[in-house]
Amino acid sequence: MNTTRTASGLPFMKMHGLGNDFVVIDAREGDDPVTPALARALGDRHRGVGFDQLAVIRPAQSADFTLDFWNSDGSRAGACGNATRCVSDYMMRQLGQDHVTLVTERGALSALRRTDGLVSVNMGAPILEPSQIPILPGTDPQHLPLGGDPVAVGMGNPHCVFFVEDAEAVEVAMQGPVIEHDPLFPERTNVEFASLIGPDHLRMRVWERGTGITLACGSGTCATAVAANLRGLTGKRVLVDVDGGQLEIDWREDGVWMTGPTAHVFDATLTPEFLAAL
Ligand SMILES: N[C@H](CCC[C@H](N)C(=O)O)C(=O)O
Repeated sequence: MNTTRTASGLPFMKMHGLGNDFVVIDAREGDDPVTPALARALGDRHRGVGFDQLAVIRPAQSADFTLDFWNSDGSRAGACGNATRCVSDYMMRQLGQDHVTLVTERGALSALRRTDGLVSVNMGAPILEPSQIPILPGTDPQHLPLGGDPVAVGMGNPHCVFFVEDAEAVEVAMQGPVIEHDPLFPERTNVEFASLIGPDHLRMRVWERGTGITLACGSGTCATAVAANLRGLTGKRVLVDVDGGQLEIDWREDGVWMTGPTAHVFDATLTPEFLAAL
């Protein structure tokens, strides 16, 4: 379903990975129709469609496609692991391939379908250089809640990972927005609360920048796995339990691979009336 805005409306797809849900617009033919106002209106779960992220497929010069991400507050995101897996699955089916290459704001990525049907994406190397992580240099996180000892990891978007005794006990809706908007993070941040529940097995709850609590955050699980390894809690291959299910993370030489299920739920069209009201 190649979609462009026409007099009869704007076609879109609804997808999710572990309940992290997406509206996907295939804009490979035609202009990119998305503006911050459209993202906010579409993201309204009462008056629009509702999504955690909006993903826009565009053409690419040296890859199968380009993928852009928007949050439901109308802000852009440099990475979205679960939307990358969902859209890669759609593109693999459409192109009759078992792997695809794509370009995101962070650079070139690749994805493949495993023989068990799950979709893996290589999210690239984590950004660990303090100078390259969007944290104000020279600042001290001691004022942050939960002991002030998080790990900052960039996955093309910013993540701040807190290891706690019991992730279930954290008041994510209270702590998340305070940390997201802390002046330490000039670009705001996604916030993860994680605890070790077994050897190489983590539980993670997330507050996403620009969206809020979601059932899963792919880049957040990658950041959490990297942080857990750096803290000496786990090896480089871990299972991460999120509210919506489980993701496999494997931090390899060539990047952080994330694997899990994808779902394409329905295709529909935004009406001209909806678009005219923006
Ligand atoms: N759900 C996404 C992450 C969205 C990140 C976004 N909230 C940001 O502003 O960086 C994922 O699967 O990786």
